Amino acid sequence: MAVKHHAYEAEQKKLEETLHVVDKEIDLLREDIGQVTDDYVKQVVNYKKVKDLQYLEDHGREKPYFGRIDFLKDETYELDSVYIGKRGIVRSDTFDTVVVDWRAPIASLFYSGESKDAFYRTARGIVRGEVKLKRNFAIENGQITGIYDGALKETIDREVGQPDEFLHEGFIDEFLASSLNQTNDSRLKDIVATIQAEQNEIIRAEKDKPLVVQGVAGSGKTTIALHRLSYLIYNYQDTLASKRFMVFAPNRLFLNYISDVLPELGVEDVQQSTFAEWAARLVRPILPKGWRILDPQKPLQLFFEPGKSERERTIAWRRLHFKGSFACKQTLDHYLQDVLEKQIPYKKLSFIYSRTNQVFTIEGGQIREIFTEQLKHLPYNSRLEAMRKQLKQEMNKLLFSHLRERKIDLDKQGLAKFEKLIEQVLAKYMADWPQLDVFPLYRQIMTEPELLRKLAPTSIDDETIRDVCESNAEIMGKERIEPEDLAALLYLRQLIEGLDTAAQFDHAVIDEAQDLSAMEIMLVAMMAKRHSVTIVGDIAQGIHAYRGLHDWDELLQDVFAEPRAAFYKLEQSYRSTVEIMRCANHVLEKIKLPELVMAKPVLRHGEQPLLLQQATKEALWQEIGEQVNRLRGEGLQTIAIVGKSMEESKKAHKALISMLPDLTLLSHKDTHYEGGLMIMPAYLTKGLQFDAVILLDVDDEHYGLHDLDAKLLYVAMTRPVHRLLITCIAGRLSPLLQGLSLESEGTRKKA
Ligand SMILES: Nc1ncnc2c1ncn2[C@@H]1O[C@H](COP(=O)(O)OP(=O)(O)OP(=O)(O)O)[C@@H](O)[C@H]1O
Repeated sequence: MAVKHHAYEAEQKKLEETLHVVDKEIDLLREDIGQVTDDYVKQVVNYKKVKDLQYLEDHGREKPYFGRIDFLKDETYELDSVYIGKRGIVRSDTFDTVVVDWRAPIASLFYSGESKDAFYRTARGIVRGEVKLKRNFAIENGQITGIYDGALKETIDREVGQPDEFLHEGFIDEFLASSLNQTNDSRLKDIVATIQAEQNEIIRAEKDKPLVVQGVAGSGKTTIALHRLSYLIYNYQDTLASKRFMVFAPNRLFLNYISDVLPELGVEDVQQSTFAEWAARLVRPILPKGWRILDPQKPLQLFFEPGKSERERTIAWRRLHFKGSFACKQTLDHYLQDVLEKQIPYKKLSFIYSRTNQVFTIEGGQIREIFTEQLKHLPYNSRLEAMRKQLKQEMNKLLFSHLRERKIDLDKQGLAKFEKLIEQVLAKYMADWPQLDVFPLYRQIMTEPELLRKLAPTSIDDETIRDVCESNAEIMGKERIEPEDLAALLYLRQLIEGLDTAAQFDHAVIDEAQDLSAMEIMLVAMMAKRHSVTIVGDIAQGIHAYRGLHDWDELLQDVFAEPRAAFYKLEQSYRSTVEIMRCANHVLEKIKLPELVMAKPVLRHGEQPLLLQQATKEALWQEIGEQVNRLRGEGLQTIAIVGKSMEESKKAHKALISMLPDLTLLSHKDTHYEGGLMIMPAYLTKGLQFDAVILLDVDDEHYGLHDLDAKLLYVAMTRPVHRLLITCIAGRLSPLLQGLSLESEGTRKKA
């Protein structure tokens, strides 16, 4: 069926021409690859050709491009029509560019949404002009099935009249709306055809600068962080290697969930890890034999599972919070400062050359200056070594100038003798310079209250110092450390021994960064060359408040004081319907956290969240079983049943499995994300999305009016793309949802 658009015929013709080029390129590539060669360079070229062929066969033939811009260059007054696709396509006979890669500089115009004063950056400078047309195509099997013009701010101005109001409420173009409405299998996919202007800015932001993004739930943080990797590798392929990119995420399940999109984006061999796993690998070499690192899930159980005393929680909170704080970094810095200023004697160094009875002296002040200033870029141990070398040089210099003055020639024997003398003098001189051993030192600082009091900033109160030291002593007494020790330990290792530069990243992404501590983020940034890190998160979803960030200021003002980080905010949410987001925002409003940003859903409507209440648990299980089948009947494929804790998810799994035999129970130990029907604790749903979510036990006992409960509930409520179902025993609905209009089976009622 022909598409109703004035340019349909011309565009369909253009598409056919492009497909013809694609077919020819496929033939040429097949021919080239078919030729067997022993030549290594040719093999490398062939490898690239295999990849190109794969792309053209899998995507190019189907949908070589998704958009077009017409750009009138100020300088030449030429109008260029540029077609933009997931990858560039160049005719190998004429070298003409048929399709431009979405990551190429000119393609930025497609996303920036500007019209009259448009520009893009190239290596040779800024190119200015006017975007006359922005066009999206829906293409299926080589046929255009939709043409969508506009979505430029000006177009909206003309058509809607009140642009700002609409933009504010989440006006989106038809093309984006249709792409969001598709029922998907919930895995992350590329969004190259619909990247929004503010997301484009982040993807294409400066490479060598820390980037911090606060984005509401569903604003595309994970997606754009991965698109940024793709952008960086395309534009800096001479200096960056994707195998030196690192993506940090909260758990293996999540990493597996996002892994499919990476090859799609052309970044295949990226490293992926949780912070704890990565840091543990670096800490193990300095951990004494027999020592173990505790399970990272332990604190979560302490804070979310019932049965723990308030005192226990307070102590754990203080200890974990301190270890992750910038104050902990200052404490460790302070230790080294103390060594440098008070423990090293910086005495003058004197020695006698017996043949002439000449006494030489290097003044203590000069030695101090070398050690604390000239060598300050080095870790302590390397500094000691460099100091020895420098003193040796200095001693040689003094002696040889003396010998020159006296016109004395040293023979081989004399030289060896002097060499020996230097070694003896230096060994004696540096014998009382402290030798620092990372692990015992860390243990000492973290367990001795007087020492910690002396080193920690005054903002840390005495009670905290006592609790930190006592509880650490208990843990370390059993030869254990916590995952929260890792960053601090590695930081101390960096100060003393230096970390292995081979472990450095070309670029690192930290997803769900609000759940890492300032210390952990700082360490990753330290390991990224030129501080090239992209840090994305949402404070409203911070469920690890005991160690995570409470606001971005600690990062922006302390950790990234120098170099300064670029900070972006994303408020538009693309995942869930307006109805679901309204409900989730209500939970946040109940706890009134400072600086909280409410998500603005795009204008995509769906069914009201459904409240299921029954008098007994048994009746509720029955109803959940029926609802799951109903949702499946509607074609929804990924459905998550979400308990508050692991314990409760296990119980629910037991109760439901006879009714829903394919229900899979997921825990933090799972590494493989399959989709389908799942049950899992709320904290494990972080970052994931599902077609539908059924929340268990949304009652006053499980979700009280507390920050942590509200944030956890908010995370779980913002996971569904299409449907949200809330369950509890009748009359027990959580106070976090009181006052909200929820749909119940059959009738609409006030909760
Ligand atoms: N510009 C866009 N075009 C189409 N879809 C988009 C766009 N931006 C985001 N999305 C979709 O929104 C959903 C949420 O994206 P993503 O998971 O990256 O968000 P997030 O900010 O990391 O979410 P959360 O913090 O809640 O885990 C995904 O389905 C993604 O494809």
